[in-house]
Amino acid sequence: MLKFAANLTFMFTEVPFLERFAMAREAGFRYVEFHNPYPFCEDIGAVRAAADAAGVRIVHFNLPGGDWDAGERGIAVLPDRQDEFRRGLAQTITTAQRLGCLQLNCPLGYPDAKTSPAVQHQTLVGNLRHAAQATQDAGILLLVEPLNPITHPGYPLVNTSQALALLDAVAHANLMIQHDFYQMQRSEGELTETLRRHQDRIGFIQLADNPGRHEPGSGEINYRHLFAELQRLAFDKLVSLEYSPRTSTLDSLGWVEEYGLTLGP
Ligand SMILES: O=C(O)[C@@H](O)C(=O)CO
Ligand SMILES: [Mg+2]
Repeated sequence: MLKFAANLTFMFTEVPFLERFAMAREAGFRYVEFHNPYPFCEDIGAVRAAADAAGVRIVHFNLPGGDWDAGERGIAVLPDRQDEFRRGLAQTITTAQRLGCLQLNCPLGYPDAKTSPAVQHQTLVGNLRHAAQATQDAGILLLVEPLNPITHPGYPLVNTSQALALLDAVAHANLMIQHDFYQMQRSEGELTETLRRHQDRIGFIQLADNPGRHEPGSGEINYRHLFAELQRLAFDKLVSLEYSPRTSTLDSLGWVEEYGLTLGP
């Protein structure tokens, strides 16, 4: 049985952040994720209390992404931000432990023009190796997510083969791929074959349809087929709904029954 999570940055935005946990549970979810708790709530104890009261597990969020509003998407590639990266990592691991969170995604960041590609790669590999060990010591899985180059031009990780090469370079068992069907549809297609070939290195799946980044069935991706494939493969890691509902979140969940699924154990 597939295990679905709701991304509370995208879903249940009809209500304030702390109320989304209960609404997700009422809709049938047992797992939730979000990009980052801090813009919504500085009080991490209140976030944990909201999840516990609702009866949902927080499974995933992102390491600090730098100045997100200014367009930064991480700092792990930037040699002159290495201290900031490692401080943010340590603080985020503490936050994740307080939230009982199982996984963290590491946004990599955009390369700067002043540093050579070789130095940036070396910085990235060093930071990820350090982060993979620190998260492993805390019992947390570390993930890297390729993003599509259409909305993220210049991002250093835009397809699965680059992600596999990065995992090989880091060479740490606690680093896996965050495989987002929406991002990979826009980057490379080949969704079924990539899943079949690399499922052992995929630690987490996210999804949305394309175009629009809405619910399954709203666009060009054949999710009925992909869910059947995930079940055939007995995929037992989490599958998160990182989509923006076309209308209301509850109305956007019609595909679950239509495809003969449930939101999970
Ligand atoms: O796909 C996305 O946009 C997210 O998973 C994310 O975390 C962006 O950094
Ligand atoms: Mg994603």
